[in-house]
Formats: sequence, C-alpha cells, structure tokens
Amino acid sequence: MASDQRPSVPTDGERITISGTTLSVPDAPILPFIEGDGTGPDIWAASQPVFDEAVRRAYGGKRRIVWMEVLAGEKAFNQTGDWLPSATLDAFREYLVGIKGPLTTPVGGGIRSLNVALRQELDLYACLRPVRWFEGVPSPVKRPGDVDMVIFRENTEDIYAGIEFEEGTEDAAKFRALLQEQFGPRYKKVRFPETSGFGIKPVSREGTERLVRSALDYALANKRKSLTLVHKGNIMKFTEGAFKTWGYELAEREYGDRVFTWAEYDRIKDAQGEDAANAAQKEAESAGRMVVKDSIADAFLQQILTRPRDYDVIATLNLNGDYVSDALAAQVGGIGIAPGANINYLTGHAIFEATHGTAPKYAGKDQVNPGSVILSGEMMLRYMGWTEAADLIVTGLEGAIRQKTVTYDFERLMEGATKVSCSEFGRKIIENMG
Ligand SMILES: NC(=O)C1=CN([C@@H]2O[C@H](COP(=O)(O)OP(=O)(O)OC[C@H]3O[C@@H](n4cnc5c(N)ncnc54)[C@H](OP(=O)(O)O)[C@@H]3O)[C@@H](O)[C@H]2O)C=CC1
Ligand SMILES: O=C(O)CCC(=O)C(=O)O
Ligand SMILES: [Mg+2]
Repeated sequence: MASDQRPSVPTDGERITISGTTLSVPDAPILPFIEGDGTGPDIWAASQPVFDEAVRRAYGGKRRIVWMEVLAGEKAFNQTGDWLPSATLDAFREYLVGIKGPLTTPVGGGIRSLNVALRQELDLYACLRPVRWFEGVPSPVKRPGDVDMVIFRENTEDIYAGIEFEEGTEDAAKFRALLQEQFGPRYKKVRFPETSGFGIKPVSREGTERLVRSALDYALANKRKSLTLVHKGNIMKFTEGAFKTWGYELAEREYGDRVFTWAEYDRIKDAQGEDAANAAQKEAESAGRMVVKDSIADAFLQQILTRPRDYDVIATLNLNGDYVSDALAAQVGGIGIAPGANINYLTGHAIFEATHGTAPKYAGKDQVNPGSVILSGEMMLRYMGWTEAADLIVTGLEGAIRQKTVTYDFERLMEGATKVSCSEFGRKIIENMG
C-alpha cells in the first residue's frame, strides 16, 4: 500500500477493458481484491494460491493474475480512518473486475453496510448466486442434487437502498409529520407512530427491467428450464407486485418469441378456459419456449424444500434474494460453499464475493471453509473467459470433497471425514486439480 493510502499499482499487469459488452482480458490482468474482515484474511490466504495455481496449470505461465490489494472495512479504517476509501472504489471502477472477502456491518447502528455501498456505488445491479450440490457434501435434505438454481437478486433498490429514519430522531419526526400532513389516512394505519422507525422501499420499473433482462438473457443462453419471479406482491402491491408485473411485461415485450409467461396463460384461461391455456403452454414448451412464472416468496421458501426441481433461474428483489440465498445454500450443504457475484452487465463492472459474512467467532483460527470465496473466484475466472482455470478449481474442489478431507462445517456432518484447516483445504483443492 502506498503511503498516501492509494493502492500501489503493479507495473507488470494491465487493465481489463470492455468494448460494447465484450470484455478484453489481457494475459496479466490487474485484479483488485479486498481481504475482508473477520475470517476474511484466513479465507483469502487459502484462496489466492488456489486461483494462482489453477491459472498456472491451465495456461503454463502464459497467463497470470496480477493482484492488487485495496482496502475496505476494519483494515481500511485502521490504516486510513475511512471504512471505504475512495481509492478502493476508484480501483474497482478502473480495473472492472475484482473480488472481495466479507465485510462486517454492525446491527442497529454504526456504519451502513460496506457491501451494499460497494454494490450501489458501482451500480452492480445483479447479484448472481448459483446454487448447486457437490456430490458428497452433507445436506439436511434427502435429495440435495435436485437443487440446481441460479438466483438473480436485484442489488441496488428495495429496503436496502438505505432510506431509514431512526425512532426518536429529528428526521423520523420530520418524516412522520410529512406522512401525517400529506397522507393522513395512511398515517392513521401506523399502530404506534410516536415510537416508530421508518424504512422506505423504492422499487423502480428500470431497476426491475434490467435485473429481469439479465436473468432472462442468462436463462435463455444457458438453456435453463424456467425463470421464476419471486415476490411478495400480494402484500406490497406497488413494489413487489409491480416487480412481478414489470417482469412479465418485459419478458413478453422483449423475449415474446422465446418465452411463455404465466401472465399469458392467465389471459388465455380467462378468455378461453383452462384447457385452452394448458394447451397453449404445452405447445409453447414443445416449440422450445421457456416458461416464465412467478411465486409468492413465503410459498416459494417452502416449495424450494419440498419440490426444488420445479425451480431453476430465480429473479427477485433485494431482501427476498438475501433470504433465499442463505436458505438455498443450506439445502446444498451450507454457506461454506456458496459463491456469488455482483455485476453490472452493461458496464462490465463485477465484484465477486461469497454469500456468507465474516463469521466473527472463527476469525483468525484458520478454521472456516474457504469454498465460497474459492468458488466466487471460479465464477470470476469464467466471467473473464478463463474457463480452463475455472474448471480446474471445480475439479480440485470435487476431489477434496470426494477424499473427505474437509473443513469443520462438512466434517461435523460427514461420516468418516478428516477435518482439515481452512488453509489445508485450499491445499487439498490444489492437490486434486489433477
Ligand atoms: N457480503 C458480505 O460481506 C456479508 C457480510 N455479512 C456480515 O458478516 C457479519 C456476520 O454475519 P452473520 O450473520 O454471523 O453471518 P455469517 O455468514 O458471517 O455467519 C453465520 C454462520 O454461517 C456459518 N459460516 C459462515 N461463513 C462460513 C464459512 N466460510 N465456512 C463455514 N461456515 C461458515 C457459520 O456457522 P456455524 O456457526 O454453524 O459454524 C457462521 O456462524 C455481520 O456483520 C454481517 O453484516 C453477512 C453476510 C454477507
Ligand atoms: O452487508 C451485509 O452486512 C450483509 C449483506 C448480505 O447478507 C448479503 O449480501 O447476502
Ligand atoms: Mg446475506
């Protein structure tokens, strides 16, 4: 790190650039990374050698990653007095693609989430979280292999936008007065207005459309079975309900020849009856059109347990996506191997990160599973077009699990397993790359 706290830029690498929507990746790209808080440093120490080794083996030295550390969280605060230095944001803007460890967010007060701030500042509107089972991973369900879903979580709006008024503050009083003056009947519905905090939930047509578009593009390009819009639109009609309506409208308007929506189904059913609607859906499916459906979030959470095979690509709002990510991760063996990416498909900016947090009770113990960050790196390599290196990481992880040399989270549920540390698990992945 340079003394003015700007990262020292390596001289032996180059920037990834974008032309239109196509990335141009040099053989030695500079990739910014944030180590993260809590267990972040342990995980990073185990993960970086895996990425470097996968790239070395795949390309025999022709390609390599030039890492550039940037600061955020406690490390940044201790070194710069700033939780999220502007130099860090600038680096992710300039170098397009990067990766981060988890960052701590205090509950109930203190700083707002740095994770959310990074997504908002860089407008990384799609949080992409694929959830699949790796053979041998212990799971609380009978058929974890039935889970193969890809979550597209809207990443910049919803209650996470951060417009909140704390109970007892001047701002809460001002907001309450506004509600009372301008929206009297609705104000009367607030049960205990004097002691309420308030949160605002913005959900826009543009925000919904760009998220649903990226989910549809992904689902169609990867020949997935269906796309489900997950919402709580029966209760939050003009936010979550609108998400569903706008999602269907976009699917029909821009992808009408390639999809069949349940909105279309309902229109046919209302006009011509259920048999006609069923026949139309069957015909559309046999013509190769993908089904776009929706599910109310609470029912969805029980159905992913009872009939996971009914769901494939998921598009949902920010808070639902947060809950759904952890629930699905648990189904395939836990948050220890739950990767993710925050992407702006229009600008190419992307920051890869695990679904889990800092797991503070394990910090500094070299104990947790580095799999989520390692698989986030695997996603990053694939995003860069370095698929051979990405494939080696998957092979290595599968091998380590097959040998039952796993971290505590798997070992405690796996019969006959050998518990290894976070760093050893990283080494096991390397050994198993073949
Ligand atoms: N994107 C990000 O950076 C995120 C940050 N956070 C932040 O992280 C902090 C802690 O959040 P918390 O709610 O405790 O959630 P965490 O995800 O950090 O931890 C919850 C539990 O998940 C398990 N777990 C987490 N990581 C791993 C891992 N690598 N390997 C194995 N098991 C793991 C542990 O379970 P067990 O106890 O059973 O072993 C742990 O106690 C908060 O400040 C939160 O805001 C949270 C989510 C995302
Ligand atoms: O920012 C945080 O602290 C939590 C974020 C989170 O849970 C997530 O993105 O899944
Ligand atoms: Mg979460």
